[in-house]
Amino acid sequence: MFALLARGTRYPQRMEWEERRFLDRVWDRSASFLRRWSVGASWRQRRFAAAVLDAEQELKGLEANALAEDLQSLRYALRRDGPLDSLLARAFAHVRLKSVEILGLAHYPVQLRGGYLLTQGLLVEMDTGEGKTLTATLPAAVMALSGYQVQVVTVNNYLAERDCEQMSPLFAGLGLSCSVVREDSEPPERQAAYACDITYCTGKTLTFDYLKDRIAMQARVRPLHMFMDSFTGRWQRNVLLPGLQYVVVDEADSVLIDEARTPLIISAVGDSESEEAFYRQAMELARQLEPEAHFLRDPDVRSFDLTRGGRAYLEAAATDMSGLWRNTYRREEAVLQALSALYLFNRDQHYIVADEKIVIVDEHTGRSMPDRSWERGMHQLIEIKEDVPLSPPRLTLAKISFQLFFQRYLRLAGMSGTVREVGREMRGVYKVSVVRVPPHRPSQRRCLGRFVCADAEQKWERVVQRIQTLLTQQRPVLVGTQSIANADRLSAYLHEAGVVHQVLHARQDEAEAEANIVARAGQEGQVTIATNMAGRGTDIKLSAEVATAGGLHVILTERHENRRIDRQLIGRCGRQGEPGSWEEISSLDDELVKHFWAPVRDVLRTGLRQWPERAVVQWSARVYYRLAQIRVERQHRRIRARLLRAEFKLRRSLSFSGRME
Ligand SMILES: Nc1ncnc2c1ncn2[C@@H]1O[C@H](COP(=O)(O)OP(=O)(O)OP(=O)(O)O)[C@@H](O)[C@H]1O
Repeated sequence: MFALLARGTRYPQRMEWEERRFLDRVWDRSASFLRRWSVGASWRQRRFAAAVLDAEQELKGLEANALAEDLQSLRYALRRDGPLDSLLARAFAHVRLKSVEILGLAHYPVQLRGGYLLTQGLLVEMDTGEGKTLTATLPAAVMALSGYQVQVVTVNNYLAERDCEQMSPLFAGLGLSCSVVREDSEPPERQAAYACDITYCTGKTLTFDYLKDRIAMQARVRPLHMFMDSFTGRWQRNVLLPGLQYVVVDEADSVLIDEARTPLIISAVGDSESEEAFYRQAMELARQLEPEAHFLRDPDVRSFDLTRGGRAYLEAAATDMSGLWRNTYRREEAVLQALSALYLFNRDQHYIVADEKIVIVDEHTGRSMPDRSWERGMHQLIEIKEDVPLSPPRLTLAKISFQLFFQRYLRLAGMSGTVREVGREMRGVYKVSVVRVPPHRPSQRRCLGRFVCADAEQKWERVVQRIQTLLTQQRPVLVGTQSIANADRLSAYLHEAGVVHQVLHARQDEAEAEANIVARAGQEGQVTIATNMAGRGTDIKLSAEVATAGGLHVILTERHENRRIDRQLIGRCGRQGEPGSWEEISSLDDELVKHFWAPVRDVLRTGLRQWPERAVVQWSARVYYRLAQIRVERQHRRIRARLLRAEFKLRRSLSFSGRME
């Protein structure tokens, strides 16, 4: 029945054009709260895991033919009745048995519990390293057996390819097809990959493909249109996805929260000549403006404001100009954007320059995104700043945010090691609750201290010293930096000190090189410097000697814009109950605190210079640092809420004109 409903339309999805009203929101919250307490109750999870183990014992007694027949009849039942609890335990037992046979891995009881919660459309918090990749195979396989087409979303292409490669033999053993959609896959390849029972891909790839589908379908989204289009072949030619049926989002907090601040846009090439001259003029004017006299930086929202003097300067400069420069609003907006391009977007942090092109570096994953560009002229302004050839300006064709996109799934589930903190927002926006699953083994991860230095120089000196000390103990060290520039800087210091090391960042993010670096990172005495690329999902395997020497040691050299990203980096060590340790060495020159309460920072800096080791000074600096982080977390939350409201508003007006996105 359920599967029939899901397939009732050719492109199943949940469409909502209106922002939920107050009472609806109260209802949603209460419903998800109730689900959390009923479906997510710990006794229910334990009972389910026990039922799976019992069913597995039964299945073990069957011959291969009987086992295959049992799986087939279960598949029919699941397709007919949907993923009911009474069928799920037996289905999980089949997946577990196949996993032992093919991968040599038996799902732990906690993974069975996590898998069960995922089939129920909940967000599961399982600690870093608990084996979420294997856990996801349970709901993916069972929902696919029930007739859903499943997408498993990962944070980057490397993980999508790795997970698909590792897990597809298991799915094949269950008679399910599985494929991966790469960022550079051609449309026919994409269509074929999405047509599989289970598809691995990144959130961005998936959302862009959905937008392409929306453009292709235009307003022909009613079941009758779809039926007619599939008759004429138009459907098969144009549409990539099988609809939005069931998705498991790995690293759910990163995809559903952190990345939700920027809308995804599909654009076409616009008219370039006149725009180019306009941007060049804006950049020239912005370079002439003086800080304080002409413009002020607003640290709260990472933007600039023109002073009265700045406005007058621009007005005077525009007297000899024509066209858009006569328009005060357009003139000031363009110059403010040029100021942002000059001072807010940093080379080797927000972007790199490769082959005379600006390549954006994803701030969450640390990876380069060659086919992406900033909107509203920002990309062209940064090209002018870096003196590289200008790309043509783009016109927006369709736009959607992750917040709106993932809400459209019939069933949304997700998992992460760090999702508790954003549970409320998840409930409010996506109407899904967070349930925590305990670790398989108790954690042995130790914190060796948090130290704040007065300035960047002191910080790097201390980091190098710490690395040298740890190397004498034969332990591998992973050092996390926020930007490529900082990774290169530390690399230069280590060269000077004669420390052999490897570096992982967006300049060499080919999957091959990355896999090799990750494979070496857990070896005895290996030092690895990495940006966020090693932050999430990376599984560093330790050699036997390293495990006895105390495991991997992680050094955080700067806090990120939210605590969850820091916790993810820390989670590279001490996985699955292994030994491991971490420490934090930050400084008052770090990006996060650079523009936060300058007078307090100056006092703290003086204190740290005079009494660097004194507990009270360190404690105050840590509190100050954490407050800066909390402020950025709050700003980002507001930006996401604003974006969602704006999207609902836009969609309401578009729906009058018949356009959907
Ligand atoms: N049931 C199991 N039996 C044995 N090993 C397992 C099992 N489940 C997972 N592992 C191993 O645990 C390691 C960590 O797995 P994985 O990378 O999926 O963790 P994770 O929870 O996704 O971590 P992160 O939160 O960092 O992404 C892998 O090496 C994996 O092979």
